[in-house]
Amino acid sequence: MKNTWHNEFSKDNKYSCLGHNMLLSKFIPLKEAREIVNNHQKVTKKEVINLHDGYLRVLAEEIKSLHNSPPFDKSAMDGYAVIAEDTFGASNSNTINLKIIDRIGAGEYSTKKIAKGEAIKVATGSPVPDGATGVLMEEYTLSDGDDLEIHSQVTPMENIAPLGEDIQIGDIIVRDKTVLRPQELGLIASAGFYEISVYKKPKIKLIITGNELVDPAPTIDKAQIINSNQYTITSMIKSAGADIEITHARDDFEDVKDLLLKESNNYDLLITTGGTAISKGDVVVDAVDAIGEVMFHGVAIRPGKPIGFGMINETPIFMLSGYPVAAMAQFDIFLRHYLFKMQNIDFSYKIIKGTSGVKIPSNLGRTDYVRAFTSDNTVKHALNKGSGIIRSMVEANSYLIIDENQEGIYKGDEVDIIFFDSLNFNF
Ligand SMILES: Nc1nc2c(c(=O)[nH]1)N[C@H]1C(S)=C(S)[C@@H](COP(=O)(O)OP(=O)(O)OC[C@H]3O[C@@H](n4cnc5c(N)ncnc54)[C@H](O)[C@@H]3O)O[C@H]1N2
Ligand code: MOO
Repeated sequence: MKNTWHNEFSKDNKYSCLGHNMLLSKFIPLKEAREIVNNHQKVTKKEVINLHDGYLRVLAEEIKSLHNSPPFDKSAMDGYAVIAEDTFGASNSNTINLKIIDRIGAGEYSTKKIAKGEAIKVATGSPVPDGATGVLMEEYTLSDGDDLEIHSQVTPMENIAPLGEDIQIGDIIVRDKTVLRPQELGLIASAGFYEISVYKKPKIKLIITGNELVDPAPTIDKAQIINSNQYTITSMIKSAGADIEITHARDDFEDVKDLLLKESNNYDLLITTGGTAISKGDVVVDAVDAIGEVMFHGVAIRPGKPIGFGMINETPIFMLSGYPVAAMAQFDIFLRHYLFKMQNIDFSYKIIKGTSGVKIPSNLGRTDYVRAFTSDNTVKHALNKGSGIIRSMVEANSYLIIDENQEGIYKGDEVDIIFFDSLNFNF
């Protein structure tokens, strides 16, 4: 077994081995764990997709417009294209008469050129006919056959969207690494593209371990636990823009080892839940150690301290706890960033300064992500319950972060808060 601990303690003492797993007695600091993870960051390759599939994908090229938009001087209103000077002084009490020489709808253009005293009926979106310098809204006109009576004047260029007003040929309209929202998709389409190059979605295999786990059902047997991680972690992975497939494995060293080895060749990233502690069923870390390298196992955080990270055949693996809250917190602390960075998205948490309305104990040397209910920037309740209490993640709306150099929080202290809502895939 390779020694992969990175703290001073481990260098001096080595880690103890219980015959099946590393002893979870010392942990590396969060900062150090983050560095190790960052140093093993993977980025996905590029692929070309149809623009229809572009929503929330990450652009892997710079887009330069192939078109002017609008592509011609365009009428912005339904009405009459006129020579603006012909309309000067027109009002309800001083109407002016013009001659209608043509009528066009959207998608049509007139071959005629307007001369003094003439008008062409146009629709919103029609090309403005040659010779016209303004469009008079239909509401200010009366027509009888080809005779047009106008009741208002137009200024030059009034109600005309000039060629290239929005985009000009060659303009850089969207940059590399932009997450595509509806408005970028519309802009790219207007620029003439129906295919785009994007970073591939990371392909993730989630392996859920635990002999006790069963799918949700109205009745379950004694000693069975409902597998909720298959919903929480899966949806978190999807919310970070990755594709996910799940396998349920039994707590068997050989089975888990073989499965991990096989899947390390098929996926960009492996994630496991369960089996990170030290009982004999906790086989995941040992399995990774047998076929790859465990870069760390145990980080000074709470919840989530037994998290492991390693590499199997150049494929990164995050070993999350079985406890539902611990696994979610581990995802929030490490995995969301990792998955975003795989797609070249630079994501950082929005940390808000607030006040604690409650006293919360914590240990020096450990970073705590305390589930908290915060309103008006004040933490009203701290839900620092067990890591199996999934309900606490529903009752809380935020994490209060207690730094490793801080021993406890007192009522009235300034604190760092991350709202759960700010973690979602909404750019
Ligand atoms: N002697 C020690 N025991 C434990 C330590 C320790 O340092 N020394 N660490 C504790 C901490 S902290 C955590 S977190 C857990 C991590 O345990 P595992 O990752 O090995 O998880 P399991 O033992 O497999 O499961 C824990 C708990 O969660 C339930 N579980 C597991 N998977 C799921 C799932 N997919 N959906 C819902 N619930 C799940 C499982 O049934 C257990 O109740 O270890 C502590 N122990
Ligand atoms: O720290 Mo464990 O990670 O949930 O209780």
